[in-house]
Amino acid sequence: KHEMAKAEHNNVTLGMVRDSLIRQEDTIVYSLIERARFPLNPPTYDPSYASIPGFSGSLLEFFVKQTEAVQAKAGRYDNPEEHPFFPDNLPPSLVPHYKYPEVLHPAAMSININKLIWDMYFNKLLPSFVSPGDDENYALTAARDLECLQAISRRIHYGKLVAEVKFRDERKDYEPAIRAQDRFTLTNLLTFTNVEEAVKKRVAKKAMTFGQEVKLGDDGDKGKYKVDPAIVSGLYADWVIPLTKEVEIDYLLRRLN
Ligand SMILES: O=C(O)C(=O)C[C@]1(C(=O)O)C=C[C@@H](O)C=C1
Repeated sequence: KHEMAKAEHNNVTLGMVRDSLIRQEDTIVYSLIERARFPLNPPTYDPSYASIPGFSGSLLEFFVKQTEAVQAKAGRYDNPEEHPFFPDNLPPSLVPHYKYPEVLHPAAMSININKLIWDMYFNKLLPSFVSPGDDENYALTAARDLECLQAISRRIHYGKLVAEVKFRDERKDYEPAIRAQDRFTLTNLLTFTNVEEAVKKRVAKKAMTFGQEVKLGDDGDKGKYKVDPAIVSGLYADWVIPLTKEVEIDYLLRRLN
């Protein structure tokens, strides 16, 4: 059984990894649409609003920490594709350990850029795609934020697997650059501008398709979307793709350790 798992993971191709990234676009676009149903709802993020007994921080932080604790107990973070936003003091998994195939170099475990993703999401992205205002749906707002964060984080950290597959395919090119710890050459090796362009176009199209008002008859609101397609492709251009590449490089730099 173990040999089979090994054979399977050795056969992971760049095409398969990219198919997963494409599939994850759906999740990201939908999660943004769901968050955009609510206005900004600033008290969600205001530590002085929450005043939860025994907890200092915002309602959002409370929600994320508590949710991550439950999910850690249920085994979520045993999965190498999942990365917590608050990794310190997480309770251990209480469920039987599932033996995920060991595809990645062990150094992958030390890479978690969720702090950066968190800051990007709350400081840059969120204010750009929700309306200002307050409808007092703070608990739902926090839940929607976490779904966006988890979907974006999973996609960006998928860069570890992307990098592993590229390394295996072109070991001879990657090894010297890794030994020299040469970020510039690594960036050139792993960049496919045509793929990036296609990703940006596709996510804009998905935002148009998933975010249109569906009406019977032909009186639909043409050109009105639940989340602005330009913002979705901007998110990918400015953050998702660059941070995926950052994860790829962080991983490759450690790949021969
Ligand atoms: O598909 C790849 O080869 C990736 O590395 C992923 C990705 C992306 O984030 O979408 C990043 C870098 C490449 O230039 C192209 C696309």
